[in-house]
Amino acid sequence: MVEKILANLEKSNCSTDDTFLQAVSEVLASLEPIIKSDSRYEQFAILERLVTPDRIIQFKIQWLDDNNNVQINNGYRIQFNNSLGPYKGGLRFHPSVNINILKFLAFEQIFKNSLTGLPVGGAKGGSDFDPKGKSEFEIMRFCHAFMRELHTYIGARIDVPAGDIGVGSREIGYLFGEYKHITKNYDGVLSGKPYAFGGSLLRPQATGYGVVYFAREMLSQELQESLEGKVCTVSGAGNVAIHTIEKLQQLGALVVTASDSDGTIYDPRGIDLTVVRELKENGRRLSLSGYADRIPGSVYTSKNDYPAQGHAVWQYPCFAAFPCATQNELSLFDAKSLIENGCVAVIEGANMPTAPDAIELFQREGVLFSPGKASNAGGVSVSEFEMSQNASMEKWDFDKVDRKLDELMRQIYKRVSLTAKEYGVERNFVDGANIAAFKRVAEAMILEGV
Ligand SMILES: NC(=O)C1=CN([C@@H]2O[C@H](COP(=O)(O)OP(=O)(O)OC[C@H]3O[C@@H](n4cnc5c(N)ncnc54)[C@H](O)[C@@H]3O)[C@@H](O)[C@H]2O)C=CC1
Ligand SMILES: O=C(O)CCC(=O)C(=O)O
Repeated sequence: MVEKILANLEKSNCSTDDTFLQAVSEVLASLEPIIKSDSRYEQFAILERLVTPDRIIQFKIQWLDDNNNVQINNGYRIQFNNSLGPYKGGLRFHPSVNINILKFLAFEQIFKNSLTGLPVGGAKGGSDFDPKGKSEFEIMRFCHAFMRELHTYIGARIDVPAGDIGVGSREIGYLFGEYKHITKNYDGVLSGKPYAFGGSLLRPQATGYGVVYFAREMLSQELQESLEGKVCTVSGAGNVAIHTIEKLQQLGALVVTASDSDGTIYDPRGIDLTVVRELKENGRRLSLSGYADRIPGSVYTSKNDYPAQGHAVWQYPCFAAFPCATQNELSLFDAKSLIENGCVAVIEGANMPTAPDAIELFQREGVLFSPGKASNAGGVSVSEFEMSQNASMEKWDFDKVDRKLDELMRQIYKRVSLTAKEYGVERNFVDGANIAAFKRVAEAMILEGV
C-alpha cells in the first residue's frame, strides 16, 4: 500500500524539488509495520488522506520598493491537516520557497504538533520574497501586502501562522498590524508577536532552548551523560542556531561552530555569541567571515573552499552535533566525517536537515539521532502557550514558560522513546516519533469521520 501511495504522489509531483516526497517516504517507512495493526487505518484511507493537503492557497503579492518600482512575489499557505486543532505552522520568506518545500514543511508540522500533545493541526506558508538587502520599509510594505492576501484564510480558531526562516518578530509585528487594520480584530491570529503586544516571553528562544532540553534528556536517559564540558557543533546563525548555542553555553558546553549559507566559522575557544548577534540579528544579514576578522584564532571556511558534497561545519570533532540551518544540510559525506570524529549524538534543530542516507548511517553506527519534528517542537509549543495567554488575556512570566517548555520537551522525548520500545525499534527516534504522532492524528481523523 505504501508503494502505491508513493507512486501516486510521484506521478502528481510536477516539481524537480522532491523534499515533500522525501518527508513522506520517511514517515511511510516508519508506519508500514503498524498500518495493518488496526483495520480502521485502511477502512478510513488514513494514509492516503494524510499525505494530501486539505488546501493549498496561492496568491500574488504586489508591493512598491523604495524607488516606487512595482515588485511581484508568490505567496502561499498550505493548510495540511486540522484534525487535532486549528492549522498551525510558520511562514518562510526565502527565494527558494516553492509549493513543494512548503508541502514538506506543512506535512512535518502535522507530526511535530501531534507530538507536543497540544491541540494544533499542521500548516506552513511563505513567499519567494528575498529579505536580503531590503530596507526596513520594504520589509514592512511587503509584509502588509502579504497579509492583504492572506487575512481571509486565517483566524485564531482557523489557522495561526508564526515565523520561520526570514520571518521573526519584526515581520510578525508588521503582519499583525495589517491584519488588525483590515479586520479590526485584535485576537491571537499570529504567534511569535513582539512582547510589547501579545507576544509570549521565551518565544524567540523557545525552539533553540527546546532543542537543548530535548538533548539533555536524551543524553541523560540513553547514555547517562550531560552536556557540561562537551564540545558541540551547531550549524546556522539564525534564531534557532543562536538560541541553541546560548542554552548549550549556559549548560557548560563548548560550542565551536556556527554557519550561514556562505560559510562556516570555527572558534576552538567557543563561539562568541555577541559577535554572531551583531552580524545577524535585527534583520542584519552580514557574512560570518566578519567573525574571523574580529576574533583571533577563529577560522572561516567559505563554502567554495570545501568539497561540494559536504558542509564545512561538520568536519570538526564533537561530542554532539546540532543542525539548525535548513533542510538537507547534513549529507552522507558529513555523517561519515562526524562519526570518524567521535560524534555520539545528532539532535536536529532545523526541519529535515539530515539526508536520509546520513540518518541511516547514524542509526547503523549507534549514533543517537533525534528528528527535528521531536527535538525542535519547543517553538510551536511556546506558540501554543502564546495562544493560550492571548485567549485568557494573561501574561505568564519567563520562568513559568521556561519550566513548561522544559517539561514538555521531556514528555516528547519520553513519548518518542517509549513508542520506539513498544514497537521493537528501541532507540530509533525517527520511527518512535512518526508512529507516536501518527496514532494521535489517525485516531482524530477516524473519530471525526470522512
Ligand atoms: N523559528 C522557529 O521557531 C523554528 C524554526 N525551525 C527551523 O529551523 C531552521 C532555521 O530557522 P530559523 O533559525 O528560524 O531561521 P532564520 O532565518 O532565523 O535563520 C536561518 C539561518 O540558516 C542559515 N541558512 C539558510 N540557508 C542555509 C544554507 N543553505 N546553508 C547554511 N546555512 C543556511 C541562514 O544563513 C540563517 O543563519 C529552519 O529549518 C526552520 O524551518 C524549526 C522549528 C521552529
Ligand atoms: O510556532 C509555530 O507555530 C510554528 C513554528 C514552525 O514553523 C516550526 O515548528 O517549524
